[in-house]
Amino acid sequence: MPKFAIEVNGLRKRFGDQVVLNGIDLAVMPGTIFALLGPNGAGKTTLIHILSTLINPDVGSARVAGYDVVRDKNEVKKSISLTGQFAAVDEVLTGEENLLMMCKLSGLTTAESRIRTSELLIRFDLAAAAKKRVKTYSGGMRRRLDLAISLVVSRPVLFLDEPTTGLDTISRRALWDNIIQLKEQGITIFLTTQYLEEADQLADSIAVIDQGRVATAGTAVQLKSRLGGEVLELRNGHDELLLVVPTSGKIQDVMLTLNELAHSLPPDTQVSIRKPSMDDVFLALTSKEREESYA
Ligand SMILES: Nc1ncnc2c1ncn2[C@@H]1O[C@H](COP(=O)(O)OP(=O)(O)OP(=O)(O)O)[C@@H](O)[C@H]1O
Repeated sequence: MPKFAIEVNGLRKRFGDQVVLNGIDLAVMPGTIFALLGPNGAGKTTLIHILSTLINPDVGSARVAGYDVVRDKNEVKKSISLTGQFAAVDEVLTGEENLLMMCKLSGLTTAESRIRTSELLIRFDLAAAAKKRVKTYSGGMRRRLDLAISLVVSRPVLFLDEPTTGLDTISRRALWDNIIQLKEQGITIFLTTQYLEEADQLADSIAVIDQGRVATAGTAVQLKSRLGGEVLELRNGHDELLLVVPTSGKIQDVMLTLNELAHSLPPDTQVSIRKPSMDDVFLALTSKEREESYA
């Protein structure tokens, strides 16, 4: 594996006159989990499609497992697994039949296919449901089957486009455990997510994209610390959030901020001070950029 499992330089993509990616630079270390965050329509799926060779960029370059996504498409395809927002499983077949079919399509013999299928059913906690048709599966079971199918052949880089969207907390955490196990085997995981907590809990590094550019990148701790050491959270008498303001937490700064705000806020405003969350990072970055672009 080269120095970076994924490397993106100056990537641009437009659809008609809509610029979706406007100069993206990223680097993902091998054997790590990377999370791409961004508001709806920010271009996350477009970037995954370029990195998995489904579409070409207009400008810039990207390498996956050391291979160029335009010049070395076949090598890239042999190095990656991809699961999408919409599971590509056959609803009429059972979970076991889906896996067996995918094993055979991937060139495994019947004996190898049986072994691999039963390994994956156990690993993704689907053994009890193996002989049930997929149309009877819950959302969490479908996602686990989708992930199992994408791992029929072990590849060094795995792309997960919103792997836990729509799942309840328990199913989401079960899938996080599966994803962490894959990382422990040395697989590099590139995921997009709408859930900031998911990036916070899972990812070794995070990038937030907005308006076609990387708004910030780093570890969750780095991203939060860039907001300042603390945030002031202001809520009205009905416990509704009014404002979150970054602060150093030092008494002088807190007093200055509160003095500036006091005249514009209701007298029953409650103030608390806490560490920044990923939600604060996301909101601070993406809403600021949007305000600037509308100005
Ligand atoms: N093939 C296409 N033709 C035209 N426009 C497209 C095409 N694919 C994506 N777009 C547009 O590009 C923009 C970015 O879409 P994309 O799906 O990459 O965003 P996203 O960040 O994955 O969004 P979401 O979080 O909603 O899934 C959207 O405005 C979308 O309508």
